[in-house]
Amino acid sequence: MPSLEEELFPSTPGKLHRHHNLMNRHINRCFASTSTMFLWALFLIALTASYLSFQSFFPSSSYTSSYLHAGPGWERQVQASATPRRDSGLSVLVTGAAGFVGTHVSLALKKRGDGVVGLDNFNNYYDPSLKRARQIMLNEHKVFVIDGDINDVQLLARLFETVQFSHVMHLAAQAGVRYAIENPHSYVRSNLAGLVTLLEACKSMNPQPAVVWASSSSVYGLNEKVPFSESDLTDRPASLYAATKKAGEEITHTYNHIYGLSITGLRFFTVYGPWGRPDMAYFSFTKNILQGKPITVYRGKDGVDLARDFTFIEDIVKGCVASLNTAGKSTGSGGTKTGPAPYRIFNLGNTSPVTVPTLVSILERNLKVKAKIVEKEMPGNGDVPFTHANISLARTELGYKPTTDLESGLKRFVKWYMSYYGYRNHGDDPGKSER
Ligand SMILES: O=C(O)[C@H]1O[C@H](OP(=O)(O)OP(=O)(O)OC[C@H]2O[C@@H](n3ccc(=O)[nH]c3=O)[C@H](O)[C@@H]2O)[C@H](O)[C@@H](O)[C@@H]1O
Repeated sequence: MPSLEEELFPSTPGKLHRHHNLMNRHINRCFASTSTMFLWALFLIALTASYLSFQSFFPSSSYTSSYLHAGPGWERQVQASATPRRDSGLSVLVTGAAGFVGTHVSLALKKRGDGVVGLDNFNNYYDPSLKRARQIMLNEHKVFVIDGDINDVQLLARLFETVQFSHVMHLAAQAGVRYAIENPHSYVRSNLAGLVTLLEACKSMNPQPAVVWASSSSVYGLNEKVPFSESDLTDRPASLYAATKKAGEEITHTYNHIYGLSITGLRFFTVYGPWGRPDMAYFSFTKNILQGKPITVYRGKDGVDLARDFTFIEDIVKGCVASLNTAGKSTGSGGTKTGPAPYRIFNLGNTSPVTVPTLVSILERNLKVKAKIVEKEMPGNGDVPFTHANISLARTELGYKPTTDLESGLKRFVKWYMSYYGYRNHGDDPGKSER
């Protein structure tokens, strides 16, 4: 059996971009002559005009639905992707499927024979080409990812009409703690409005799917009692991001209470690994260290080191899959509750916090390059000084048992990073642009 990274690393740097090259060759042939170009231009104008008149038949919506352009094969593609290949396999809608956690969870489910349909809006919060590369990989594993937004009511309605999903794995969100200062409305749009739109669609189904979704360790906010337990108060968020995740827990509780939706909320603790998020510290530090650029290491009050309960993606995937396996059924039907449904919340952490300077020194060792460190006091922009998960509940209920420490997890991340960005040797220029 190939290991996760053998499956996920392109054997040749840039291999995932061969599709673009093929497409470019095709485009070059098509536009070889001026007359062909003129015909194409006429065709595109006609297409745009018919699209605009087609759009006017629909109620106005601020969300464009790429599925509207899809041909009659769209339903067939969605159904094929959603159909399990094993007896009593699940049929799962994964939102945020081209995201970091979404990609890994989708692959894990597909590999064990579940049906998976992905949904992702491919926004540009971070380099969308990384999301497209993940989509190509998913496509190669026969996971169809729809370009679409969780706020798109029409798209969700059509999707739920097309497939009777047994589960929804809701991972689409505006992530990142500190970005909320810059773009607060993006958190409201994805983590609040988008969540409600999705839950509305789920509650109207008959039968309703069970919902498993990503909350965050950030809900513990300014708590000082360690380790953090699910029963601890979470009423002192330190960022708007944390506040929207906390609100998500309350919103999902309401849908559980009123409509009988089965809900499982997962509080992820600083997830890292191959195919990760470029906005996160371990990823941006790697990029800057390799490029000889300085990195900023924040320090808490009185110069204390910040620490995180960094959790490896493979452990998180196991927790997600176990949550889907154990999620009890929703009890509502078409919007009416017929009995109490399960409402669960679990910490998915690693239980061993590591300081940010230690993270940097592990990266330095793996990259064989010394970091240029600039130390700064932690700005008051939503950060918390430390996180530390108590995972007893997840261990008991899900059989969750993280097995990868930061040292081995970062080694695997660095291996992926060097391969993906085309570094042949340490210190080389990358073969692919790092944005
Ligand atoms: O656990 C979680 O719930 C959250 O984990 C991460 O948030 P965070 O832990 O802040 O992760 P990073 O942004 O990678 O920061 C890790 C540590 O590095 C520090 N850091 C970050 C950036 C930087 O330039 N310098 C620096 O020292 C931060 O202060 C923090 O202590 C994710 O970004 C959130 O989306 C997620 O919900």
